[in-house]
Amino acid sequence: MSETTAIQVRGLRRTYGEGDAAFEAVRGVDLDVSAGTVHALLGVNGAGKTSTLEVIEGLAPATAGEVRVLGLDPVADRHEVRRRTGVLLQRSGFVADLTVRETLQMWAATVTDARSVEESLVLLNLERVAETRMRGLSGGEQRRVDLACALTGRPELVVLDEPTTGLDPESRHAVWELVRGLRAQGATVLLTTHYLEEAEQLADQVSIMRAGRIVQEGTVAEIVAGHPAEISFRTPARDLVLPDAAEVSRDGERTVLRVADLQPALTELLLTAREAGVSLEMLDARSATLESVFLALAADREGVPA
Ligand SMILES: Nc1ncnc2c1ncn2[C@@H]1O[C@H](COP(=O)(O)OP(=O)(O)OP(=O)(O)O)[C@@H](O)[C@H]1O
Repeated sequence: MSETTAIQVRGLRRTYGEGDAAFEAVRGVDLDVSAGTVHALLGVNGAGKTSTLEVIEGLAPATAGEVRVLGLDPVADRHEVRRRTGVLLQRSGFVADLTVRETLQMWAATVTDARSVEESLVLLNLERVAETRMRGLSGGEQRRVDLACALTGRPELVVLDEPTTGLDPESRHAVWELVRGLRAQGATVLLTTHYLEEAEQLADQVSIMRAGRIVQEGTVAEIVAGHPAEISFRTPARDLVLPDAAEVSRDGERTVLRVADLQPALTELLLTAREAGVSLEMLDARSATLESVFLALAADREGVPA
């Protein structure tokens, strides 16, 4: 494991239950998260993201495979890993009667070199609700307290399971800034999200999981580059000659072309249409996006190994 690798996972498997009831949620995952980067783990519900994170966090043992976190074993070296890692679980439990300030104080008492409560309140924009009891907070405010707790120990590695679920757009953007700030300070962040825009905004590297396996990974640009762009339009002309390279389909009145290389295909289409005097109504041309790739993978249309 290189010094610049914060998390290394090899052949990870995780099975729930035994015998006939056994279910393998993680089916041979390899993952490398470089130190100082933001890495997003994406996948539909049930893909196995949380099951993978729980092993990385040392909260569950692997059924098979190897996991190193900051060069350590997350179970055997749990104490050391926990000291250096901040974890945000998908669901957390708070004492409903404690105020936000008391909750942060209690948490700070459990870590070394803790941020002051004031610093945490400012970091997560929680000053206004500092004296409010946890049970009185909105879902988004509770999530921000969760995050404040995860960051209390100034961790060098932060593992965030759906950090912005339930947050309004303004709070979500604030969390994005926070994650960028963590990276700027040299921290490593591994996060899951269902917001593809969040991955596009934040992630240096993306891994997409499906049915317990990683089926695609790279930078957003790399992931998107291997997938077809789409051109669509409506035209009354039935005999328009379409670019050779295009895979053609129909969506109601619209003709839809899927092409590997958008610019030459679009140029050819526009020239042909002009020469034929044909109008292309509601013309739309777009490169693949992380969302279109994700949906294609989720629907098992492409890129999924047998
Ligand atoms: N304790 C458990 N016992 C049995 N099956 C489980 C258990 N926990 C999770 N699973 C199953 O394992 C699969 C993977 O779940 P996991 O929570 O890892 O997915 P996920 O990708 O994090 O999903 P989500 O996006 O919904 O959080 C799911 O089919 C889930 O039902």
